[in-house]
Amino acid sequence: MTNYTKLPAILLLADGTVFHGKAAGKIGTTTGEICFNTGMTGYQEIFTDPSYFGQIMVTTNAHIGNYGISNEETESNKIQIAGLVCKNYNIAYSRKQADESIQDYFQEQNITCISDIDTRQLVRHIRDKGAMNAIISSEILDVEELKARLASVPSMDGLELSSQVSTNETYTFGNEDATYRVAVLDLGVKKNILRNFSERDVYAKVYPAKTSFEEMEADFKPNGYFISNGPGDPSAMPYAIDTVKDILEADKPMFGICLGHQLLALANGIPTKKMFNGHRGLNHPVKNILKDHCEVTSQNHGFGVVQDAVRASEKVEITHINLNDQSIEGIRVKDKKAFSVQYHPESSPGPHDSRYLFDDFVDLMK
Ligand SMILES: NC(=O)CC[C@H](N)C(=O)O
Repeated sequence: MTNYTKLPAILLLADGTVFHGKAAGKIGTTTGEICFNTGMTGYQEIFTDPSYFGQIMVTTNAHIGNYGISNEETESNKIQIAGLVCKNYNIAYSRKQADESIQDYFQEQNITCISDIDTRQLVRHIRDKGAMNAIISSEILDVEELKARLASVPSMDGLELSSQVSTNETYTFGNEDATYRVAVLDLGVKKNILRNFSERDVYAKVYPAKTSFEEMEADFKPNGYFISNGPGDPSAMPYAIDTVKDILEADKPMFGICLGHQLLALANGIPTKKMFNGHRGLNHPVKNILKDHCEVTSQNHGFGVVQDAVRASEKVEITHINLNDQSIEGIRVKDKKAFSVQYHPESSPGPHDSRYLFDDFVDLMK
């Protein structure tokens, strides 16, 4: 196990607030939008979720790294967060199945982190002030210099990031002889979505973010289309909005998760907006208004669909509502085979209450 230095490090927020902590991961400097996740477990799935690309993650659970890193528990092939802010950064781990320590993992992948931060205080601050950019450094300890660097970091509002995390080449997932074929538009797809498909007799082919509907249709003749989760601002992705419009036009079965949900709304003329604070955690109650039941859901989003526009829309109907803030969590397009949810039914990590949505998608393809 690598030596853990406990050198000083600084976290500076865009509003000028400074937190002092200890260096973790690679010695260096990193920037991004700061966000927090309230999950009590599943840190590695969070680190590797491509939807977090470009974001600095604050974990509210007091212990991170305590069960180590396992090569099996990833949602993509690398760490996607821009940096980690945590309280106790445990390089000693207690799990037989773990492959390495959190420190080795972050160091190997050159990700700069900061530990020994009072994350309760930090999260209360972000909760009151809203999402903002931040910088972590364990090499520059001069706050004025950090402020100057932070000033040049772009705002998440208006940022297109999916093309940076999407696959460059197509690939397939699952059994070639499966009953159903799904074309996956990879805007930052999580592996557990593909696993959920293959468990349901679906053979998936994953396409780069900018692939058109015509190309996917000609290449794979799929029974349905999946629009994935992913990072960045959905309104900055006209290419994907056009693809979704074409799929709708052809009236193919379509399922969208998170970013895919926002794009389905945009394709129906419903705008999205940046949230004051995103939803990120594993215990968000959502009401399925078609079935009149509540699901406990896994969430990770910083943008949302504009509620009034959804309610006023003649094209879509609301299927799911967030019980914490009444925001729209699911829609379906009237007279089409297309639906989407803002939360994460593949729940990795998270409760499995919403896995039925994958079954619903398969039913649409029958
Ligand atoms: N998990 C996701 O797909 C996130 C979607 C979008 N980037 C957001 O932050 O709202």
